[in-house]
Amino acid sequence: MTLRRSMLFLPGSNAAMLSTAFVYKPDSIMFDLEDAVSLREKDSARLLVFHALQLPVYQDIETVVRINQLSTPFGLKDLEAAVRGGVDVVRLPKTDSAEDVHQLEAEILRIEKECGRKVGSTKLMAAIESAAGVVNALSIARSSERMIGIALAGFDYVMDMQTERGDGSELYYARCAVLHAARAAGIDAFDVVFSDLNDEEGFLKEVDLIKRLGFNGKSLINPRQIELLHNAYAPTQEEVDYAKRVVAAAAEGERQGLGVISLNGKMIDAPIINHAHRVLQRADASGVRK
Ligand SMILES: CC(=O)SCCNC(=O)CCNC(=O)[C@H](O)C(C)(C)COP(=O)(O)OP(=O)(O)OC[C@H]1O[C@@H](n2cnc3c(N)ncnc32)[C@H](O)[C@@H]1OP(=O)(O)O
Ligand SMILES: O=C([O-])CC(=O)C(=O)O
Ligand SMILES: [Mg+2]
Repeated sequence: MTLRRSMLFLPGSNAAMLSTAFVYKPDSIMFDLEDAVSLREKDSARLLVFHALQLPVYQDIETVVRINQLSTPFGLKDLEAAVRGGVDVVRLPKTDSAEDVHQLEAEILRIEKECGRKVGSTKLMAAIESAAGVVNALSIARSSERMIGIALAGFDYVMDMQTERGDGSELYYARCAVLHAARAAGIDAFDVVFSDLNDEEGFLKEVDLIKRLGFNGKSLINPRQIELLHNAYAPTQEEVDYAKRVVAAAAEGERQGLGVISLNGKMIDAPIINHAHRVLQRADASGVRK
């Protein structure tokens, strides 16, 4: 299982960020060629990203490139650079339907064959940024064997819905729809970007909500958000201790041939035991919350 709590965006046009971003240790690093890059920098950014992908420092971290839509003059060139550069995952923005993904898949297959890359090794994720995308989330999530996850992109989504970012109520339906689609398809789900870098409390409140809902993680825009997110995803010492007691009690129950047991008066059965194993896996990956 690949751990994807933090996916750090950075503008593909920013050479300094491209060469240093790995030091912040996000789970995945996302080079943007779309909305963070101005029209006059599209070509130079694509070249910078193509070279950055091949740097030794990016061989041990999952790399993602957000390309422009294939309907733009840049999309196909971005895709050529990303696949030939050896990217792990291509992020398709503004995905409205499974057809968008099928079109992308066909191009990826062609490029992989042309450049001698292993067929199927380029993975995909789709950003859902409109009402149409949310309504089609399940077919998008199931549209390709290459698909590793879907992300809700809050800023374009609220524009399409003729509203604006607020307390999160404006995203409630979309978050639930994207999450259910991802889980039903067996892939990851990523929450929106939080743009106010000085509002640490607001960021943590949002992280608490999306973790509770069940998201794997979040798209981030600044290194300051990484540690906060990872820490919030780490279980507390209390949760780890309890999970260990559950696992030990379950093992004892199994020795005695019991399907359901009780621990300090609380029923322990299969879903509780599975949850305890997940808490211990999270502690292995993220440590214990500080
Ligand atoms: C709606 C959407 O489409 S969102 C997706 C596209 N957006 C992006 O990619 C934006 C990515 N983020 C950024 O460009 C920046 O974080 C900004 C513009 C939001 C804020 O920039 P700053 O105010 O300079 O951030 P800050 O003061 O925290 O920077 C501190 C250090 O972190 C670096 N840094 C900041 N953001 C990033 C990032 N996303 N990736 C890597 N390094 C970064 C800065 O270069 C700086 O490094 P230095 O100390 O060596 O000079
Ligand atoms: O894809 C993302 O996470 C960010 C984005 O484009 C949006 O919010 O519109
Ligand atoms: Mg967007």
